[in-house]
Amino acid sequence: MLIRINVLLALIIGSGLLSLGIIYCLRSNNGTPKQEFQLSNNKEFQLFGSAESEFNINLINKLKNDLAIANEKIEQLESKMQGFDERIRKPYPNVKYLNYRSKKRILVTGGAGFVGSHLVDRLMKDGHDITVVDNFFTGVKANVEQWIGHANFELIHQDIVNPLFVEVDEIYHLASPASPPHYMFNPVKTIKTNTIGTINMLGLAKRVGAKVLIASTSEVYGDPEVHPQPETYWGHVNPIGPRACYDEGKRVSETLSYAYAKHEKVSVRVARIFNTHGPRMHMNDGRVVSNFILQALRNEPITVYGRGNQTRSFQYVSDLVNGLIALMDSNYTQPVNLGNPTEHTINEFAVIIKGLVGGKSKVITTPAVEDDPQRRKPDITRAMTYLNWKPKVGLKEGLKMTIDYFKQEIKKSQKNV
Ligand SMILES: O=c1ccn([C@@H]2O[C@H](COP(=O)(O)OP(=O)(O)O[C@H]3OC[C@@H](O)[C@H](O)[C@H]3O)[C@@H](O)[C@H]2O)c(=O)[nH]1
Repeated sequence: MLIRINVLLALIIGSGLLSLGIIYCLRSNNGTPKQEFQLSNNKEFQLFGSAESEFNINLINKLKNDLAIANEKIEQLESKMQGFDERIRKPYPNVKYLNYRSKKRILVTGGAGFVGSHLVDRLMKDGHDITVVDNFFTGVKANVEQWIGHANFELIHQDIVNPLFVEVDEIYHLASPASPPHYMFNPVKTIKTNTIGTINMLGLAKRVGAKVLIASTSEVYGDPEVHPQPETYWGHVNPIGPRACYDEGKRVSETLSYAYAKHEKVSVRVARIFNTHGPRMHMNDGRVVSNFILQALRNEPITVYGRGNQTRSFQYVSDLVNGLIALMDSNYTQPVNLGNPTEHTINEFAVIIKGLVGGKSKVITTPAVEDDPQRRKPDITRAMTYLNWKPKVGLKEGLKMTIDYFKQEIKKSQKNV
């Protein structure tokens, strides 16, 4: 009897403990009990189950919401960090050490422009002391920002139509708008830059005894009747046409150079630069290379002016920079053509660019521009003979680098929208 009572008590206590254990487990599942229940009551147990799943759904939704807010905050932080990254000074590119005997003080007019800034990069890396003067009409500070603050570098915001007083050993006189829409934008200003500006630079060269290199152009040949164009060809320029401000401006610039050379004993070099392309061309440049690349990248029509049978020969900017430095360093004082003799019609050029960029652009023709030179190709015998120079970068190879540059520029401008 006593044993039976003990067994019964043990069963009651055991089942009680078991129930308590289950309740505890279910409660502690989420930390707080949501519903009272009894194991024996099936209905109440189901009620607890639906409340629990509703709780879980709410919890998941809340977590999802928290995650979305966190993602948004991370994105905001990332873009802020990018801003900081851009503001943090990048280390200067490597610069050669030159002792005081081999280090030259060099002035580059138009040094913040497309060609000028590439020349500045080379001269800086070679270890020279560089002063850039630019009025920022077509040049941009970003082109030389990698040198700002460097001990060998100085940037002067000035228009060379006003005299400049600096002490230098060499002057690369590149300042002038070079793209037809830019030089036609203010023809009188273009003439002043190429006449008064050039007089100022030649006068400076005379005063300090510096060598001066004048950036002239293939446009001194006008719409040429001789093909390809050797430096001995005198050209075919319309003196009152829309291009005259640049063509005649550069011709006067050359005339002034040889007048100073002959009468003032200034050491001059004259580079006749043919069509050039590369990174840092202005997005708004308006010349054929940048126009066609941007049109192809944006899937806009590629605009060929006139019938498109006119020809041009394009060189990559690094080849030009090599040629300019070789000319300055040489003893050769007559004009020298610097260009790539690979010649294409503008129609062919449109197809080449479209092929490299891809996309859906159509090639369309628009009215021809007045006095557009019909054929242009440099004879580079002089450069090869006296400078041991010839272009190294092929058309497609160079264009790919120019295209990559414009892709990056488009990306940057989209980021700010
Ligand atoms: O969108 C365009 C732009 C230009 N073109 C044509 O492409 C050819 C080249 O024109 P660009 O404007 O690039 O340059 P241009 O050859 O006329 O002048 C250049 O010559 C040599 C340099 O000294 C100068 O940079 C610039 O004056 C021209 O026949 C022009 O009519 C187009 O068909 N479509």
